[in-house]
Formats: sequence, C-alpha cells, structure tokens
Amino acid sequence: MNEIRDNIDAPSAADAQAEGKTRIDAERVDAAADAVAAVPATAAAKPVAAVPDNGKTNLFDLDRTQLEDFFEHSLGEKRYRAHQVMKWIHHRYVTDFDGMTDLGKALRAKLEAHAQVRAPMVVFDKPSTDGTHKWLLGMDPKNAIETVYIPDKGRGTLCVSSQVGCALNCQFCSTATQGFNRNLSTAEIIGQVWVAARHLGNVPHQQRRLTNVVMMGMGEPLANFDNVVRAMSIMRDDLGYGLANKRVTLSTAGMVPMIDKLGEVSDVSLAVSLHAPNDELRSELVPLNKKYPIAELMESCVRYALRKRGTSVTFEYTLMKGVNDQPTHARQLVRLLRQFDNAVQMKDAAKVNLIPFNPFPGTRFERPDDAAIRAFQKLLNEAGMIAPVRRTRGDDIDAACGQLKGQVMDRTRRQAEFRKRLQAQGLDQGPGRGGEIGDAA
Ligand SMILES: C[S@@+](CC[C@H](N)C(=O)[O-])C[C@H]1O[C@@H](n2cnc3c(N)ncnc32)[C@H](O)[C@@H]1O
Ligand code: SF4
Repeated sequence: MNEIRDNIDAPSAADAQAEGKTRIDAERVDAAADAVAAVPATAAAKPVAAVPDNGKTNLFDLDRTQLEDFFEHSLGEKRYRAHQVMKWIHHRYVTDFDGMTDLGKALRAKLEAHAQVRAPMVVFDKPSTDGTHKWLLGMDPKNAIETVYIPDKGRGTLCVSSQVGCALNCQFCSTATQGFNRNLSTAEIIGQVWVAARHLGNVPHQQRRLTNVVMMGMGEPLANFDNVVRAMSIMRDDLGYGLANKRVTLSTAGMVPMIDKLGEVSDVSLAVSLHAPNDELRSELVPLNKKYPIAELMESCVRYALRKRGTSVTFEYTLMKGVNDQPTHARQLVRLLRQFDNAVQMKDAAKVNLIPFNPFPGTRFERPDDAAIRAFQKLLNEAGMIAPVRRTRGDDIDAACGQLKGQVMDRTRRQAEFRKRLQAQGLDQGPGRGGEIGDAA
C-alpha cells in the first residue's frame, strides 16, 4: 500500500499552468475545511432522534431488529408481528394501522397509541422528458431535499439524499452552494425510497420498478453514518425493498475512517468521488482532501475491497473543462488506479465513472466538449481501464448529478460567523470543539 502513497504525482507549477487549471479562492477553501472539521464530531456521532415531536415512534426509523424489539419490549407483543407490519409499510405502502387488516383490533389500537408511520411530505414531483422523475420532499417547515428516479434499460435507479445540504463544500457541486443544516433521520432517508416506490407501483420480489439505490443525492452519507447504514439495511431486507448488496451503492467524498467503519458493518457497493489524480488539484476541488489526502483515501479503499474479496470500487471522476480533463490527468489517473488493482490483486478492481460536469447557475466550471470527453476516455480504455461516460439524465429538470439543491436553511455559515465573533473576543476553542453544528443558530 505504501506504493500508492509513494507514487502519487504532484504536478509542478508549470504542469498546472499547462493544464489551464482553474484557481480557486483560497479563503473559500479554508472556510470549507473548517466546516468539514466540525462534521465528523457532530453530525456522525449524533443521529437525528427516532421519536418525532408527538412522542410516538415513527416506525420508518426502525430496521427489522429494532422493530422486533419495539413489539416485544414496548408493546409486549410477539416479535413476528414486526414482520407483518414491515410488509404492510414497504411492500403495500399502507401507513394507516386500520388498513393493516391481518392485525387484531387490540393491537391496531395499541399501535395507534404508541406509533406512527410518517413519510416525508411531497412538496412537488416533476417528470423529465427522458423518463427521469424528481421529488422535492419537505422534511420540516424550513427544509426540503430532492430525490431522483432514473429509469434505464432493465433497471430503475433511485438517487437518495442523506443530509439537508452538505458541509463539505466541493467547488463544483450545486448542493454545496446551499451550506449544511442537518442530518436526515433514518425515516427521512428510507421515506424517500418509500415515496418513489409507491409512486412507481413497485412490488418488491415481483414487479420491480426500483432495482438500484445510490446514495448520491444531497449530502455526504458517511457524515450521517448510523442513519444511513440503518436505512440501507431496510433497503436490502426482504421485508423491506429486497435489494441485493451490490445494488445499493454508497458514494463518498472520502471520509477515510468512516469507509473503514462501513467495511465492518455493511456489504454495499462503494463509490468514491475522486475527481482529481493528485493532491494539489483534489484539495482545491474537494476540500476534504486536505484532511484525508489521496494516499490515505486509496489505502482505505484497498482495505474495503480486500475485506469484500471480489468487490470492485467505483471511482467517480467529474470532468471539468480545462481543470481535470487533460491527457496528463488521464495518465496520472491510470497510474493511481493500476496501483489500486495491484494492491487488491484483482484485475479491474478499480472502475471509473466519467461524469461530464453538470452546470448550475453561478458556477465557474464548464463541461468539456464531447471530443475532449472521448479523448480522456480513450486514454483510460487504451490502458485497459473500464471507464464508461455517465449519460446525463434529467438535466431539463435539474435532476442530474450534482444539480440537486432542495431548500436548505443553512446553519454552518451562521456557526462560522459566530466563531468569528468568538475569535475576535479571544474565546474560540478552534474548529470541531466549539459545540454542535447549529449551536450558534
Ligand atoms: C452529489 S454527490 C453525493 C454523494 C457524496 N457526497 C459524494 O460526493 O460522493 C454525488 C456525485 O455527484 C458528483 N457531482 C457533484 N456535483 C456535480 C456536478 N456539478 N456535475 C457532475 N457531477 C457532480 C459528485 O462528485 C459525486 O460523485
Ligand atoms: S459532491 Fe458530495 S460531498 Fe461534495 S459538496 Fe456535493 S454532496 Fe457534498
């Protein structure tokens, strides 16, 4: 693995100039790194409470084991009752206990008194001309997130959000422009699957309209670890949506310790948003790279792949004109991913997804033209790498990768302002120790 660490190319200043690299405002990047420092200590460690305001447990928040425990310990009922209720909710889309007709009257009354099945509210849904469908889902009076369904030959993929906004501030991502408010609860994550599956008339195990889920909507899923892992377990449960492990993909900007933690508890497919083959460029595009540089990131991906022997890791590479789309980048990328294949001792352990940049209002980046995208792909293919170009879908409704925005009441920026005020008074303890995101709001 040290081979990877030792061989990462840092281009010279002349290289950078020759590549026509876009320079990014250093102040903005530093502010982002501060926000990042606050995320793992707060958002990851403190999932949103499972019990909503009215004191009733939202059954969407519970995976199979927790629901069995709830029936046994909170309701004094047999554990198998949980299985009946899961089927009503996730297979038949019934949320009203009175409609769960194979439960006795007394049990239904008990459930009514102690529980609820509360799905996110659909603010609006919008079909695209290419079959893609986007939902804006209200999570609370101030915040809404987006979920997108993308049908393709023989498969239907749902792109699910994990947070209201995102604190990681990748420079080319529309979600980042909105800042960060909070983590989504398990109910709010699995609720997105439920809303889409119900709309599509999906019948798990029979009429599958929804075959894949990608955690690639708004937010960084590994910064909301517990809630995301629990929701993914419901996606893969036969009493939930019955999806195979490899059909549930978690995409991360590279939270290294959490990749290892994920490897310990889950077998889902891993996608890593790489976007640059060297640290200098990646730190500009993905500020998190300052905390977890490429060598550390690749080592954690190697550990993940080795733990799941025979599993590949997908590396996402958003192509931006004149920024990371030059032949020198392609060659560096090939070297990096070959080292990964060697470390995992598996041919094609690394897969690359090339994503042409999707524009959004106010961005300084541009999508390369088709010839440049093809030339980049050709260099990877000639080196023997699998590197499909992801077709842009749903861009007429701003539903393509990185275009999701929702409605976010940003709390990180208010916290940053608060921190500045503390600093002015000599009271600041530094990033990550000043309390919760939102304390200052
Ligand atoms: C929005 S992120 C969410 C998941 C996670 N936070 C991550 O970064 O992997 C999903 C994917 O969209 C990509 N993306 C973000 N902005 C984009 C844009 N404007 N055009 C194309 N892809 C973009 C990200 O790099 C990432 O690979
Ligand atoms: S690309 Fe992912 S990690 Fe980066 S800002 Fe967007 S959602 Fe967050």
